[in-house]
Amino acid sequence: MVAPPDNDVLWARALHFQHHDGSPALCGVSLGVREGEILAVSGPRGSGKTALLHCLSGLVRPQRGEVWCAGVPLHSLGPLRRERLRRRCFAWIDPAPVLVPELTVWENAALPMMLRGTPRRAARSTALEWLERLDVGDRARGLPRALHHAERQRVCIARALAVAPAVLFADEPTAPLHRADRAQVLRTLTTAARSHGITIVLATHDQETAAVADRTVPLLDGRPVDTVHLPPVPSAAATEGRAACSLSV
Ligand SMILES: Nc1ncnc2c1ncn2[C@@H]1O[C@H](COP(=O)(O)OP(=O)(O)OP(=O)(O)O)[C@@H](O)[C@H]1O
Repeated sequence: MVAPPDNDVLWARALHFQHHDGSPALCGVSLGVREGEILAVSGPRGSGKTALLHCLSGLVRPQRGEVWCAGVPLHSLGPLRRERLRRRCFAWIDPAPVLVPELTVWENAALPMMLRGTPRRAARSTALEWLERLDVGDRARGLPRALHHAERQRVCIARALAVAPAVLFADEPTAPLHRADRAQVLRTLTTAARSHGITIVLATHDQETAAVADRTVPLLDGRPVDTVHLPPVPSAAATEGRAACSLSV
């Protein structure tokens, strides 16, 4: 077993994954993600973006291949250790907002911090800061059911950023937002990532969303089809801290 390069926070080699019913989702994907990088995984519906994020984040185990996170072989950890690592290092944003309906908005945003051992008062204060940044601070005391769908998604994004994860997996994070809101939310997400050194792996089928990334890995039928170096984006937030990244099949 060859260890991954030191400066890749995530590194995967020859990932093969198929669903329980035998549908192939990934066919030999290898990639490396540098610390602090924003990497977009793009491709049409069914190309394997979600499956790749699930494998990279340890949510599922690939049938073949390796996934390393900061030098730890995720693919060979047992479920308990994998879960601990996921909780300690990762955060996740789904394409649709998932919140605990019985908890208030701020409690939802603070929950992952409290699960990591942050005292309630400190977690509350951090959650409120992030809810403000995502423009839902005034909804903090209410229950999720009082919020619009798009506001709930903003809460999910605040919750993911609040733990300052090493890696944030974002699967179509702006899907529930109106076009006008998308750019602003993406800017908040990327600015926060740049300033806090958070690595982002972003699945999207939308070119405008992929344009905020340092690099894009386009997938088709579970295989990377090429490496796209996006043209420079003329905003400081989008260009700061670009990092190189490797990809091979
Ligand atoms: N639970 C499942 N059981 C069986 N096949 C599945 C399942 N989920 C996805 N697939 C199939 O696996 C392949 C990869 O799907 P995946 O969801 O990873 O792609 P995607 O690029 O994220 O697509 P989308 O944008 O629609 O989410 C597709 O052929 C899809 O139909």
